Amino acid sequence: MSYPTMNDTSLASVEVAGLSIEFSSKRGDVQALGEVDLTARPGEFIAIVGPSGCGKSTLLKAIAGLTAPTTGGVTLHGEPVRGPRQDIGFVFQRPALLEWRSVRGNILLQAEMRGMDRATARQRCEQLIEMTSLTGFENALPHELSGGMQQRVALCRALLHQPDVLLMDEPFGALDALTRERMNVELNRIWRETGTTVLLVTHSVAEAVYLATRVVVMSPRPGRIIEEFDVQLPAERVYADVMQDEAFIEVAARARELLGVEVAAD
Ligand SMILES: Nc1ncnc2c1ncn2[C@@H]1O[C@H](COP(=O)(O)OP(=O)(O)OP(=O)(O)O)[C@@H](O)[C@H]1O
Repeated sequence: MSYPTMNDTSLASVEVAGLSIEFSSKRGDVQALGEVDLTARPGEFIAIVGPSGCGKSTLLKAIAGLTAPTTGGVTLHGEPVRGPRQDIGFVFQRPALLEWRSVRGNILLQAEMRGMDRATARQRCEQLIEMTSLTGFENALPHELSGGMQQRVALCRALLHQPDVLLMDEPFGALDALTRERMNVELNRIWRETGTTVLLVTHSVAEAVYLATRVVVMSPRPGRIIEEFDVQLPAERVYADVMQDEAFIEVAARARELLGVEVAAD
């Protein structure tokens, strides 16, 4: 897979320019995000790592139009973000499924909220169920699924409308280590199959480097980007092989060094 050059911002899926965010509350003002500039080109997979509370979630929310900038702004495909964007996909740490709805029903919720054509939505839903290995569980209720399966349902729901941009906020943080590795492998395949631009926030350096084409490291709050690393690995990544690859080891070591003790060992 090849990517357009860094300078070619006309092709950017996401462009964050001079973005800073300050929250005001009764307890005072909090500068959550320093000044951030970040460009995601179409089809890129960007992983964002940084100390707890440095503003990673705030950055994703600003890209989604859920949090307003204090300075600077965000453009999606060259269009300024001025409010909640319906054309992106968002996966949160918790799958947030409706307990009384089946797997299929939870995925199709996205279609109902958007008024998507029913036949198209159903066809896409079946494709995603197959892609995420949920076949056979279409009619299961959330409590009948494992944590990893629930998060796959949330991923299907986020991808139903075929967003060009998928934002993921620590989506596998609540899963056990083995399930998390499996989800990483699946996400690598889904990213390759869909061509979606992904921005993933994670506390795991290994997850970041395994999945991303570029790893962005942030400073403590107010978060700024202190370093960006291109990950020189092919798009298709075999987990065990990647863990031994020089390119992986080098970027992971540099990222961990920058983060010091702030990131839990993984
Ligand atoms: N709506 C809000 N009102 C006031 N302060 C907020 C709000 N949202 C976030 N903050 C503060 O902004 C800072 C950044 O929060 P944010 O959740 O973006 O960090 P994070 O890097 O995602 O953290 P973590 O890695 O622990 O999830 C924190 O100090 C947080 O308390």
